[in-house]
Amino acid sequence: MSEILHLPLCYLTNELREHEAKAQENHPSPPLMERAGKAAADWLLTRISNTDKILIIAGPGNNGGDALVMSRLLQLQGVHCTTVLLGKINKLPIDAANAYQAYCDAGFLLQNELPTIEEWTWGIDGIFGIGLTRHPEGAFAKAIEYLNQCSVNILALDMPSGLNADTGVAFSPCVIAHHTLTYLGWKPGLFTYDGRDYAGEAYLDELGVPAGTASGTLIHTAPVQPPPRKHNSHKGTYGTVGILGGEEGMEGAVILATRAALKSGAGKVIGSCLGSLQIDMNFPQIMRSKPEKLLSQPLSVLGIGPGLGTSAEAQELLKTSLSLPIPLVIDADALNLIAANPALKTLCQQRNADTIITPHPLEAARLLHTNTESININRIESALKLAKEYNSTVVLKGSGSIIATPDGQWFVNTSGHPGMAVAGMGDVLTGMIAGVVAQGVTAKDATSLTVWAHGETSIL
Ligand SMILES: NC(=O)C1=CN([C@@H]2O[C@H](COP(=O)(O)OP(=O)(O)OC[C@H]3O[C@@H](n4cnc5c(N)ncnc54)[C@H](O)[C@@H]3O)[C@@H](O)[C@H]2O)[C@@H](O)CC1
Ligand SMILES: [K+]
Repeated sequence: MSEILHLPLCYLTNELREHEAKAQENHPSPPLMERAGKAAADWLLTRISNTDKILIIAGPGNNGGDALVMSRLLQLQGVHCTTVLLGKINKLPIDAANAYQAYCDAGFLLQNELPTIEEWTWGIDGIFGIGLTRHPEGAFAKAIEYLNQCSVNILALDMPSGLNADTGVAFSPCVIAHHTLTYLGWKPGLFTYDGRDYAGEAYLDELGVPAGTASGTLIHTAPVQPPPRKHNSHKGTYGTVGILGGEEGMEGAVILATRAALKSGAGKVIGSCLGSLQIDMNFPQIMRSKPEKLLSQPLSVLGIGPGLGTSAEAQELLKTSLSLPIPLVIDADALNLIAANPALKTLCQQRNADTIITPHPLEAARLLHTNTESININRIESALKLAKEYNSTVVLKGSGSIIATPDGQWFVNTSGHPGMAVAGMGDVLTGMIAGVVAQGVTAKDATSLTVWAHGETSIL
């Protein structure tokens, strides 16, 4: 399987600031703000007709400057625009002040209050971009609420105002955009946590600037190809997956995981339950085994945790599993057991073979001995911390799953949909990852490919 090569970078705000500063220096003309406003005007011009009326709201910073450039260029094309500037003119940053001057020089009108008559077909949000630092209040909050209650298409420039570009946490209020045209590089906040609910469809315009340096990667397509298969191969070529879990009443979790492992291309799959596992008549090729026997077999990878429970027996089996020199995919109750038992945590930290952990935010909170909220307010940081602390490749589940590796890389997944918020989805993911790892794929490649494919297909 090839390395992850062709995915776009994902920038944190401080990385974007550096990227922007270098771009201003190395590619000064035309100014970036002029390009940003033009990109937005061009974007809109392909989507409107001459009967459309556009409301443009510009804020107190450079995001507002983008909006002023956009408005000027649209009006020069004869588009009907009403433009509101919320910031104080004498406090505009230099680039936005230049945009303001160019707007006035072109002879167009500006308003400093929201209009009372609503006659828009599009609303443009240029209130705040990546410079948002706190809850929008006063006139800014009113403008955001105004845009949200207009039943028209909303285009946000760079970020929906009120959405944190790094974390995807939405302040209240926050613009609910139908579209977001983001500049220079992707921001994780557009895709993770609240991001997708507020950004709508996201588009990138790099403003003609070559890629800079970013710590993250955006998964928006299959990041790697599935392993190629030779005609001259057999089931032994594609590895053996063991899945261990399913206490009494939870055996279905193992059924889901084993099916997913099989469908992901593993050569052989063996399911094992603490409860009683019946033959899966839909997939009778899935084998069954008693837990102790499973752990003494030559497995390529073990998925442990789906429906496992937290009994003493489960704990013993997990202890044995953590000592196996094979890749492990650890989910659900197996994570809860590790979180509650320092000796198991130490075993996990000391492993030499790949370990992949797939917590949802509550499981992540238990593993880091904190609460769910502190996980959610910074999902990237939480995933990186887990990866380091547990010497594992991490999939932090939830909207915009974050993958983090022990060496500090992080990825944001963009596939998936709200229909996936249903019991059993995590079991399927565990099985899929195990199925791909069984074929010899590294933990990083297997998780990024599988998390993306899981969201894209939602199999079973
Ligand atoms: N400087 C440049 O050359 C470029 C900047 N660009 C645009 O500039 C944006 C970043 O500009 P800025 O750093 O000026 O940031 P913003 O325009 O996002 O806003 C920052 C301003 O709003 C204030 N502010 C933040 N949160 C507030 C709140 N809740 N209530 C009231 N005021 C608040 C800040 O004190 C600051 O004055 C990007 O998102 C992008 O849209 C683009 O034009 C690309 C080029
Ligand atoms: K904005």
